[in-house]
Amino acid sequence: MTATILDGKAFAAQVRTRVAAHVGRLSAAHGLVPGLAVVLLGDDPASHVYVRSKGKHTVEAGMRSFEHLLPAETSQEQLLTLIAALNADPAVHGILVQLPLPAHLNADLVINAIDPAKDVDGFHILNVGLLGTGQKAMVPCTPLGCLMMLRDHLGDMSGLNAVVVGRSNIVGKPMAQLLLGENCTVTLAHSRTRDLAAVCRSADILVAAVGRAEMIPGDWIRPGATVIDVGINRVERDGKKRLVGDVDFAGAVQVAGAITPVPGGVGPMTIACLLANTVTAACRAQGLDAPTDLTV
Ligand SMILES: Nc1nc2c(c(=O)[nH]1)N[C@@H](CN(C=O)c1ccc(C(=O)N[C@@H](CCC(=O)O)C(=O)O)cc1)CN2
Repeated sequence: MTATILDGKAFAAQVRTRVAAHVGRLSAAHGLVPGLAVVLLGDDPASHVYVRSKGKHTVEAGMRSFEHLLPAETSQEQLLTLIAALNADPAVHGILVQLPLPAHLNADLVINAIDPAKDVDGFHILNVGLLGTGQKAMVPCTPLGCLMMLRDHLGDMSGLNAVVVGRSNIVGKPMAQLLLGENCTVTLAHSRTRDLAAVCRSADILVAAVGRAEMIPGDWIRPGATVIDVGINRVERDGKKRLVGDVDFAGAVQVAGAITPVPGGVGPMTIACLLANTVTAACRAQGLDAPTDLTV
């Protein structure tokens, strides 16, 4: 069997088209132009690529983009002053601080300084709590993108065994919450899980979010399972730089029912869902219902 390839690049383009259509309607009917502020500290090349892409797609969707590129030495106080100004700015509906932050800054303090209503990353403790208790929250972009792809491919997921490998605040934990919300039986596994191979083999849905290149081989995958690979690992093979996921794609594609590739799977959905979250935040700020096709 060869798995169906779940094309995140194409799916993300569809989500962005939906976002642009909603932005057009909001602007025409309510004079509302959603605005997204992105804050980046330092010179990390990959972060610069992601932030440029966020700005470009924000503008292409008809929204306002506010970019704040700051030196790596920016102090906690300076960053908190900027966040306070963005919280108070009515043209800004979404605020995102690109991670990782330089080591001298306290990421929890910074994230929790963002107005939770403008927290389009869904990382603020209030949004984490709302999601965990099944209430209306801002949902982190990568897990939201994974869920949209899973719903599109599988439809009803009730009763399926879902295994999430990786317990990060950005992906693993919120992903597990979202799958619980879909009535899956969820296992949140990690590096200390005993017999990880057997746990993975029990999965109808396997989400790999550990950040270790190709650590999940094909023979850990249940035949026919749906595999979502969140890993983006830069490796060198045969003298060439390549991006690979947390799953050994060549082995997994022979066994799985469906699989996301790397690149071109979950990654592009992250930015599409950021745009979607910005529209959701703008609508809620204006007392309007958020579009149901952009959120969960
Ligand atoms: N504040 C945040 N920081 C970070 C997040 C986040 O969601 N919020 N996620 C990642 C980085 N990220 C967005 O910020 C991101 C990562 C990957 C992609 C993507 O499209 N990947 C492509 C490959 C691109 C490449 O060549 O590097 C793919 O997988 O096809 C988009 C966004 C950490 N920080």
